[in-house]
Amino acid sequence: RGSLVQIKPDATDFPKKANPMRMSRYFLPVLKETPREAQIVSHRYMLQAGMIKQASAGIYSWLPLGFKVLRKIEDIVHEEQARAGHIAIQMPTIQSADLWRESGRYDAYGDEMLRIKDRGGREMLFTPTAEELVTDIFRAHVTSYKDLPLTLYQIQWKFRDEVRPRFGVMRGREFYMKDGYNFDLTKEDALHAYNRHLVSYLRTYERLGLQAIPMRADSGPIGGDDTHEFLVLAETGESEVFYDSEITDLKFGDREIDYDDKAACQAVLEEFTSRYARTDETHDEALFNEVPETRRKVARGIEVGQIFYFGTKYSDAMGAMVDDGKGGKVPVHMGSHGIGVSRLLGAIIEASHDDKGIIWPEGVTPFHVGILNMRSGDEACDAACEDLYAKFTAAGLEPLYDDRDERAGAKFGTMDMIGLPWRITVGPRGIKNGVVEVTCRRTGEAVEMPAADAIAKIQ
Ligand SMILES: Nc1ncnc2c1ncn2[C@@H]1O[C@H](COS(=O)(=O)NC(=O)[C@@H](N)CS)[C@@H](O)[C@H]1O
Repeated sequence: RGSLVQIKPDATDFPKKANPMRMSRYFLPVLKETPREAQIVSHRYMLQAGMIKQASAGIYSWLPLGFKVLRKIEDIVHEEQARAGHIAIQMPTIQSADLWRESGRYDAYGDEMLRIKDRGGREMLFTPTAEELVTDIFRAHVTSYKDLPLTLYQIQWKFRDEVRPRFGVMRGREFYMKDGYNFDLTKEDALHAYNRHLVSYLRTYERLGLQAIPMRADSGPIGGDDTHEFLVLAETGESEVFYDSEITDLKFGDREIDYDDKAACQAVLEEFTSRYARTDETHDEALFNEVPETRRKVARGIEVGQIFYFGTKYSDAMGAMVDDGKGGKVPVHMGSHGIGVSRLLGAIIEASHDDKGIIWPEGVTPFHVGILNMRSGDEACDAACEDLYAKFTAAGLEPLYDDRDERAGAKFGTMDMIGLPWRITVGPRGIKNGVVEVTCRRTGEAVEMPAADAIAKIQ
């Protein structure tokens, strides 16, 4: 049995998906009217942009445009976990109650757990999280300290029977989560894994166009006493937060870091968590008052991730031991680390929209550019659009070409609602003058230029 070599892929090997689309062939059920049931903008826009459709309370079907963004977010999460040296697995959504009995969480977990009986009357459940299952995998195969450190993670659907699902995918009952689990020989090693996750989360959220602030939080049903939540500031956020405004100046950026370097990762933890930043669960008024008045902020935030260190809570309960190389056997130190992948679509829209619709950051936009034909059927316009479509596709970008025989107003409204970063408008007058109009969704700035320049500008 060779030791589990921890492969750290430098270049991530996830294929870049590039699939262009014609609106006439797509399935994009944009809503004309504002859905009444939506209370917050992200829920409203996800319905109006034809991204999701509610199947039942807190449970959604992901329609093509929403599913495309979900997969882009998933790809980024995979890339940053691979960069941190964490290894992807996929565990089942349906679990046996037996493992949860071993850890003592089966009864403790409460009504949020969806409990199921199979045809043999066996007690099963739809996974709300997977500490027990992953610890069972570990204990079956890893018995030596030589195989540590090891972090396994998955991106998998979860079910929590929330008493009040609301705000669309923000608080669903079935939701998509990246959940990672580290196994280490000592507490010190496990706290390094904690810091590795913090670094990978800072990078991930910035790539999604978000500033997610790590805040001390409460561990709840997962357990342990070291935990930070990552919160995106938003008035519609469910968490009340208290923080030192200096923390919003921090940015991880594209600095290099060696994920195996304990001191470097510890330094990032200190840099990003030394200032006061807490959720209402851990807020300490006295401590907060030590922050200069002008920097004391109270706001609301959306929790988009959480990292935990909980020591030997599960390894003790489930006998996940390794030989320590000194003749003894010790329970491994663990932690678990979650990112709310489906919740992130809502968080990104809350952070990036206007009164006309969504404004996607470049890193997650479903398509890079919308091509809008003002007069489908006009030979010159059609030819110009087809040429743009082919050239963007050849360049590895993903155009969405609105080739429908629809009035221009409806086309503009749809493009603004679905929020692609760029729009190219092709009309008979412009073509006669040898130009197309390039509009930036975020700024509204519109410039006329030859098609060739438009391609160069957007690449
Ligand atoms: N009902 C929900 N709807 C959408 N996202 C959710 C929901 N509940 C939790 N999440 C997301 O999932 C993330 C991780 O969930 S958690 O409970 O904090 N952590 C865990 O479950 C740990 N097992 C991490 S592996 C949260 O930070 C949040 O972003």
